[in-house]
Amino acid sequence: MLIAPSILSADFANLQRDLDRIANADWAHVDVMDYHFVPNLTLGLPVVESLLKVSPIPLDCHLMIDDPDRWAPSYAEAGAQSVTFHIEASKEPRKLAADLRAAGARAAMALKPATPFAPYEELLDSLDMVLVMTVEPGFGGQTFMADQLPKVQQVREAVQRRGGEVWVQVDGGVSATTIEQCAEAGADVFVAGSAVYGAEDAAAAVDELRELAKGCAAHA
Ligand SMILES: O=C(CO)[C@@H](O)[C@H](O)COP(=O)(O)O
Ligand SMILES: [Co+2]
Repeated sequence: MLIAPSILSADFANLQRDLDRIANADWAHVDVMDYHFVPNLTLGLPVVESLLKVSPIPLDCHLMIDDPDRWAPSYAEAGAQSVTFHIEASKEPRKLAADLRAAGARAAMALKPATPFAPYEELLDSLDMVLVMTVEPGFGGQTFMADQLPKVQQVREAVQRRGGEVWVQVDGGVSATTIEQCAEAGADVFVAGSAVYGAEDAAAAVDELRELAKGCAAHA
């Protein structure tokens, strides 16, 4: 079970300091947005390369970009521990996942809220993680979409049926009030931006989220 604070809610003028504030987390979640796939622009490969040099914990890069087939492998080559591409933007997801693994990263596929999982279930054997978005991608601080929980459950059931080692990640509106529902539905990797960086003590918020998720039957 992993807690991955999103640095989208950090202070972009103090990213190293804000990574150090969450050194007790498992991964730092880095939201890469290109103003095309989503209506927001954040940071790209040069910044990720710099963050990799100073981060106390591994980076989990969530790429909300067009043409991930072309651009995503560079994030794996740079040293990101996990690289997530959106299935809506990939033309050759199986090849892309293989490229990410070959470059040494865990390969993950993300699904927007309107994107069903069933058509992509057959990709599970190429993947290390499936990200179920629980908000529309593009911005932090949005309201959690509980209607995505059946999809989380569906992915978890498919993973169990197939007997693979695929992690199920949730991202968007995850907080102390919503994380237990996610864990009960079968998620085991939790991204939280505003709930961590909006707290006075970010490290304490990470610990609280971890305890809440661990307390759920699915992880007991
Ligand atoms: O990918 C995204 C948004 O597109 C997320 O990673 C957000 O950054 C999560 O922020 P909160 O909803 O937890 O504030
Ligand atoms: Co994200």
